[in-house]
Amino acid sequence: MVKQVLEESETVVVRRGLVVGNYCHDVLIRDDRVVGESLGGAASFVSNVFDNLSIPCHYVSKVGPDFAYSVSHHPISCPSSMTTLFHAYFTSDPDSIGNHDRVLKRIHACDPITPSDLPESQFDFGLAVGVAGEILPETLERMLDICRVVFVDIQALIRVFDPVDGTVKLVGLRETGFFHLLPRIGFLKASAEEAPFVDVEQARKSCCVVVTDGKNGCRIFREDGEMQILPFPAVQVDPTGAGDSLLGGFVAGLIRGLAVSDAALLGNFFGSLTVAQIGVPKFDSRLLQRIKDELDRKAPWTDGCERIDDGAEFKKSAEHEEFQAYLTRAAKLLSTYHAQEDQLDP
Ligand SMILES: Nc1ncnc2c1ncn2[C@@H]1O[C@H](COP(=O)(O)OP(=O)(O)OP(=O)(O)O)[C@@H](O)[C@H]1O
Ligand SMILES: O[C@H]1[C@H](O)[C@@H](O)[C@H](O)[C@@H](O)[C@H]1O
Repeated sequence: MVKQVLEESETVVVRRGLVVGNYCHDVLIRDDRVVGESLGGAASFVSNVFDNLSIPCHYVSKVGPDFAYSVSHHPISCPSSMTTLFHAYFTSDPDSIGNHDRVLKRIHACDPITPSDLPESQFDFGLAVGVAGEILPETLERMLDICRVVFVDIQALIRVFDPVDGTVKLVGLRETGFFHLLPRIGFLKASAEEAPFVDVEQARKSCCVVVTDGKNGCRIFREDGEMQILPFPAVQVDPTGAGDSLLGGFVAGLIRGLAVSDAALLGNFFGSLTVAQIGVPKFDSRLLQRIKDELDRKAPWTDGCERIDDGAEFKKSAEHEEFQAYLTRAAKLLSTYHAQEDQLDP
């Protein structure tokens, strides 16, 4: 951890994180028409949340020479590999794709991230957020060695890709080379679609499992209990990256010293903001300021992250409903700002 001395009496403890996963390019296709193209990859959605909440991290991400985005955390450029590219197919008739919200095809995959790509330092926390199979078992093992607690997005571990057209399919965690590492993982995030491939009952014995469920919010499972965390209303434009932003908000909340239940609320909040925009969302600065003010009030930096893996009783915090009401009011204010702006600039 980094100690930043501000004044003689005031020392701010800044937790250092490591985020591992490739950036990518996403092409959104609805009913056979390209409706959007954007920067993607869980690392880019997570860094968007972290940067906006001033959570310092080191990022390890690979791209090819074709990478066309300007990002705040520079990726490793691989001269002989293309940037990871996904085509996401949506349809106006969800039944036609078996009730999935999308069909994903990996068109190109950039080089994997190996243990030697990771820095030779120790970190307070780490996030394994691969999207296209770039995190190898030995890479996750190295992360577990150098990070005090590791958050894993299950999509990094259980995706396989059709050898002909790149369609993303899922396999059981048990069948992967990652299964033996499960007892060392601190937090595991899975979507409702991915959860059956994890065996949540098994996983919750050793780690905290967060299962996201779109407009229904998320559910958290630990050995000593489970709880439902309510969502925030949103008008969904593009679901891409909602789970990544949820993870960013959740981890940021924990790092800032929130209880698990309140950190998950913050995660739901950032998930709901993400579905309202195409690609990596731009957050309103007034809204962010409100969130930061509330985090400072609830959990000043000096307390940071002691609760990440403590043995506290697993239940909603005493301030949970109050925090939920605060975030709901903040979201409503945002709609008011937008309505006023629309009136000024129709
Ligand atoms: N329509 C919605 N309305 C409100 N909140 C939403 C909506 N969709 C998603 N969210 C929020 O975002 C979180 C993550 O969504 P979801 O479960 O769809 O993730 P995901 O499938 O992993 O997404 P991705 O893989 O694209 O990152 C939800 O738990 C919820 O908090
Ligand atoms: O940008 C998106 C996003 O990161 C999603 O979470 C992931 O499922 C997709 O593969 C990726 O293309």
